[in-house]
Amino acid sequence: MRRRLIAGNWKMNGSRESLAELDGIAAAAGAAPGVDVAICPPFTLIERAAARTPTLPIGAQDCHSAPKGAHTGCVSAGMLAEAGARLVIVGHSERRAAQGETDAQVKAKAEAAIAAGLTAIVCVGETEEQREAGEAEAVVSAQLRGSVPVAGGDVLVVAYEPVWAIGTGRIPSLEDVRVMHLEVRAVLSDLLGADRAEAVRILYGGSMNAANAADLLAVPNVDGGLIGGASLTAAAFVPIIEAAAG
Ligand SMILES: O=C[C@H](O)COP(=O)(O)O
Repeated sequence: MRRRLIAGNWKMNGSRESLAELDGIAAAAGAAPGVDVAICPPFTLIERAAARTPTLPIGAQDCHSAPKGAHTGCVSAGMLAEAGARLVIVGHSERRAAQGETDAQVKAKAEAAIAAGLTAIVCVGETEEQREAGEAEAVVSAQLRGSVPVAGGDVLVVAYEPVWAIGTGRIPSLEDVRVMHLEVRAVLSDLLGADRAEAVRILYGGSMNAANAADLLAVPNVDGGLIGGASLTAAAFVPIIEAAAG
């Protein structure tokens, strides 16, 4: 039985002052013992966040694939772990688009994260043009085959995030979510074997909020959410945790 995971991605938002939001989020997480909850703030806030709310897992939004070296501006998975991070998002569509990250790079980052003892959240998702062309499942399948490390199981999480649903207030139909998550599970089974694939949480991401969370989380193979805008405040995020707790 997979535990639901509700993970917040603050993206390039937040300040030291914002960490006060973690108090309410941690309290809600404590009241929902059947649900895993995490927040991924910017690098600069990880150590303070982890110290402020020790019971709330803190994650990062990227890591380098190398353990150390001449990579100006980058941060390794081991450095994140030392700062108190317990998970890391890799291959978010915003990085794939703006930083040109390839599937192979995303896979290497996920491998580095797992090797450093972190849970890796590997993101995949199609653009609106790809969905309209009927290519959504093929695109996501190819991303998974290129991005998912063979070391999988419960240290691996996949986030399906249709690019066109991120920050737009639009979500796919629940039937489209069902079909895609089933496809993701099937590809994972092919890559990892059925038993290990069954342990992988598949999150939905893209405009998840208090109003639609219960419906999305009721879809088979939706094991949680990766939430951007609605994770920035306890007021917006706590109802999603409560929806996951049922
Ligand atoms: O990582 C989170 C996703 O990009 C979703 O962002 P959003 O909830 O603001 O649409």
